[in-house]
Amino acid sequence: MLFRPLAIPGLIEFTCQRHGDERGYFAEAFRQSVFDQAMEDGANHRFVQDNESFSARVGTIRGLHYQTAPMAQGKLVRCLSGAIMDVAVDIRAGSASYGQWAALVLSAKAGNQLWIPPGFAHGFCTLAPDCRVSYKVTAYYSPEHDKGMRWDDPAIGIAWPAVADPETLSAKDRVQPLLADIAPIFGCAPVIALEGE
Ligand SMILES: Cc1cn([C@H]2C[C@H](O)[C@@H](COP(=O)(O)OP(=O)(O)O[C@H]3O[C@@H](C)C(=O)[C@@H](O)[C@H]3O)O2)c(=O)[nH]c1=O
Repeated sequence: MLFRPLAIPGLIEFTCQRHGDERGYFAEAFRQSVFDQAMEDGANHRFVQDNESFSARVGTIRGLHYQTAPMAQGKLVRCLSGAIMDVAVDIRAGSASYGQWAALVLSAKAGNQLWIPPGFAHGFCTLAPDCRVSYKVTAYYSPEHDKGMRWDDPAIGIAWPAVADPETLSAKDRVQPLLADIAPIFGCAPVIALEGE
């Protein structure tokens, strides 16, 4: 498992090393020790639930979703069939990148994964038919802590792919609030310059 931090601190791409032979390949899809090593803040995340979703149509949009404390979730997302544009929006109050988004194409072919820590909203758009998306999460699903925000909030300005089809949104995601209408929910340790630095 190799890892690469993205531009927004906290987001990390993981890629499995595939051992190919005449049968196909073998890969370690998750290894706790490598995952821990990749956490720059030394956080000790543990996964408690594995999720899977299937979306038949190209351009299906899910999100943007997050859970509030004490049920905030970190998510390790990967695409088992097809390909998605996976998106994370920083909603950590006090973060230098608050309101900014980052995206990564995750595909079954590449076998890459995106780590999204607690404090981000998450969503994706499918780029192929019959996409199966799997993700590990660090807190159990809790309907009363399950929240969302608008996928197309102009203040965030996510550059969704041309295939993104709002007709595919769930009833819940059609009426999500704007980021500006959400009270700050996640804290972020302020960056304090030490004397002499
Ligand atoms: C997320 C979730 C949903 N459900 C149920 C609730 C509902 O009846 C049904 C479908 O739920 P949703 O419409 O919220 O599914 P979906 O829109 O796919 O929600 C997911 O979207 C992506 C972007 C995420 O980041 C996930 O964390 C999750 O929020 O599944 C669970 O039982 N457990 C869960 O962990």
